[in-house]
Amino acid sequence: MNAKENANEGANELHVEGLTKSYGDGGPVLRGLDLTVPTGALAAVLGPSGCGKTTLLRIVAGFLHADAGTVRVGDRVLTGPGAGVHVPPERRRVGIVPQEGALFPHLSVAHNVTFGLKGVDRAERRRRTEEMLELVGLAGYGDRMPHELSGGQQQRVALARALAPRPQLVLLDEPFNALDSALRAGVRADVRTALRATGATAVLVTHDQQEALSTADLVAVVRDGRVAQCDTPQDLYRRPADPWVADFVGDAVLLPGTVETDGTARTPLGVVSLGAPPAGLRTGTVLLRPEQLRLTDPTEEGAARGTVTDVCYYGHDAMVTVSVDGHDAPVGIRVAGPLRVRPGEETGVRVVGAGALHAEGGAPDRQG
Ligand SMILES: Nc1ncnc2c1ncn2[C@@H]1O[C@H](COP(=O)(O)OP(=O)(O)OP(=O)(O)O)[C@@H](O)[C@H]1O
Repeated sequence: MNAKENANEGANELHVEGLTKSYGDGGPVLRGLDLTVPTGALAAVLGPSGCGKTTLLRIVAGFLHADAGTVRVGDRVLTGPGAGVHVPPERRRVGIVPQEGALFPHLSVAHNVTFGLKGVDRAERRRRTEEMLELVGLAGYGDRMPHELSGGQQQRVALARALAPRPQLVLLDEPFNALDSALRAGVRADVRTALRATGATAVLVTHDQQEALSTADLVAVVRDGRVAQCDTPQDLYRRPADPWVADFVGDAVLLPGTVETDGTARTPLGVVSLGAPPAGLRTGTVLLRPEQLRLTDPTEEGAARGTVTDVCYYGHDAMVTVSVDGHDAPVGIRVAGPLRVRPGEETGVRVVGAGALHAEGGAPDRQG
C-alpha cells in the first residue's frame, strides 16, 4: 500500500462537526466540538486531563454514541446527525492503536497483524503481513511472540495491525505512554514515517505538548470540550489564540501591558514592540516566549532588574527563573550556551523581538 493507492480510493478527510456528549447526569464533556483533518495528515489532539480527548476518540471509533453532531470520513457519514446514523466500529474502516498492552499475548506477531483481516485469502494475508511488518521496520519478526519484543517493537506491531486492513483513518490513543523517553522519540518518528507511507489520515491523542508539536502536521488544542485552536505546530507556538493556549503548548511569559501612543506596550520588562496592531486594546496581556528574553548586566540601560530564583539545566539549554522588580509572577528565560548565573544573583532582563497583545489573561490549570 502506498499513499497514492490510498488516495485513489477517495478522500480520507476527517470531519467532526458539533460533537456533543454528556455521561449520565454530568455536564457535557464535549460541547459542540469541530475538527477537520485533511487526507493523509497526522493531527494531534492535545489537552489537559479530563478535557474529553478519549471521549472524542471513542466516538470517532464508534465505541460510544454522541448526543449530537456528526463524524464523517471523506463522503461517508459514520455518526449522526443526532442519533440518525451509527456505523458499527468494525465497519468504519478506522484502525486503532491503543495504549500499552495492545497485542494478543498468545498470538505470534504475524497473527496479531492479520487479526483484523476478514475475507482476505491466505496468500494475500501473508503478503499484507510482510508488507506491514516491513513498513514498521520489523521485517522477519512475524514468528516471534509479543513477549519476545521490546515495548517500542510491540507498539510498532500494534500499528502494523491497525494498518493491515487499509483503514481510511487511524486513531492513536497515547500510544507512546509506556515507552521510556529515550525510546519514545525513535518510535514516534517511525510511526509517523509509516503513517505517511500509507496516506491514511491519523489522529493522535496526547497530553504531551512536546509530542504533539514534534510529531503532528496539525495540533488541535482541546479546552472544555471544544477545540480552542487547530493549527500547524509552528503557527500554534508562534501565534497562539490566547494566553491559555500559549501557556499550554509551551513556556510562556505573560505580562500586563499598556499600549503607548506609538503602538508599543509598556510592561514590567520595559517597552515591548508588538508584532501586530493592538486592535483597539489599550491594556491587555503581552505574550512573549522565554527564548525572547536575555539576561544582561543589572546596570544595563533599559533592562528590567530582578533576582535569579532558580536555574534548570537541560544540556542543550537552560531555563533561568527571575523574580523581576515590580512584577508578581516569576519569568522564565531560556539560555543557550554556557550558564553564568546562580540563584540569588541580581540580573538585568531585556526583551528581544516583538510580543503579542491579548485581551485575555490567565494561564491553564495544568493537570494533564
Ligand atoms: N464512562 C464514563 N462515565 C462517566 N464519566 C466519564 C466516563 N468516561 C469519561 N468520563 C468523564 O468525562 C470527562 C472526560 O474524560 P476523557 O477520558 O474523555 O478525558 P481525557 O481528556 O481523555 O483525559 P485523560 O487525558 O486523563 O485521559 C472526565 O471528567 C471523565 O471523568
